[in-house]
Amino acid sequence: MQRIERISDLREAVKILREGGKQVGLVPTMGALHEGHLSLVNTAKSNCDIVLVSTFVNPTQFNDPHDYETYPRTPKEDAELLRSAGVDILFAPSEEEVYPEPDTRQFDLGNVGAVMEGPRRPGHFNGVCQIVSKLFDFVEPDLAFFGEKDFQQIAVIRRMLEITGQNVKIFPCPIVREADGLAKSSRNLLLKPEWRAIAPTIHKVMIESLTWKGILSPQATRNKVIEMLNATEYLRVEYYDIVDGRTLKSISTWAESKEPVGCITVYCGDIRLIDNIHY
Ligand SMILES: Nc1ncnc2c1ncn2[C@@H]1O[C@H](COP(=O)(O)OP(=O)(O)OP(=O)(O)O)[C@@H](O)[C@H]1O
Ligand SMILES: CC(C)(CO)[C@@H](O)C(=O)[O-]
Ligand code: BAL
Repeated sequence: MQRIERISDLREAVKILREGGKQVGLVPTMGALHEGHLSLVNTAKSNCDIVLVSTFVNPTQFNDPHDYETYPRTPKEDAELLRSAGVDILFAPSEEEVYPEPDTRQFDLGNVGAVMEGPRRPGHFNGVCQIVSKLFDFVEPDLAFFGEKDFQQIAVIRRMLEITGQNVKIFPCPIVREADGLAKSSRNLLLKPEWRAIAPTIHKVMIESLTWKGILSPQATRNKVIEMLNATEYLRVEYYDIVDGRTLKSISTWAESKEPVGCITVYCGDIRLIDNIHY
């Protein structure tokens, strides 16, 4: 595995590795790697000849400076993990390398950027589009792998590609969970033991809500999920929306969508966790 920090070195290394028409796969991450990331890497390895992973904690997507400062960083462990996973290139640039000058681009994301995480994390998805479009420009991957844990992010990146005209195939990967159902996340490392013990309730209640589909409307299902979770110590729901998986528009009847998805953000103690489920 090559560990690369400079964009020029990255372009050169990718050019050599892709010779002969090899398929290049990119897995963008912010490091602090866990099995969720590894499943993306393994899916990339099964579908591509060359696999690149980036581990850049992108400052422009953090609307909260405290969140940026406390975001877990484990560069040594990340490199070891990726090496043993058989990754070809680890791209770990500095902030100055990626943003030699401020990126002032504003992406017009429409509805997929205006709902759920959009208004709650102002500027977040614009920052995600800035970094992901840069990474696509540096690497020119054939495929890029994203986890469905960040369900809205996938719709945002698809919209970004319409705007930039970049030709990258997006490959969504299923959510990897802990044995108790909690979606794996780098931010789980920040949970105090008593919060961690309660956190699986989020997925448990969402799973239970699948059985209400025949009886309750999407709106009533949503309200009941929120009520049950808010009644649990340490949990406070920020939002729970049941939307169409492609448009991310809220649905009022189940028949309205072929792919209804419930997307949630919950504070567990003072850590903000996201999750989702397909109905
Ligand atoms: N549990 C998971 N299952 C599948 N994919 C995941 C999982 N966790 C993260 N990913 C995916 O890995 C990629 C990088 O995510 P990121 O580095 O932000 O990690 P994270 O664990 O989601 O961190 P956090 O949510 O705390 O920011 C994203 O595409 C994300 O959706
Ligand atoms: C896609 C991403 C790596 C961009 O910084 C980030 O938003 C993430 O980890 O999901
Ligand atoms: N996985 C999404 C990155 C973030 O929360 O900023």
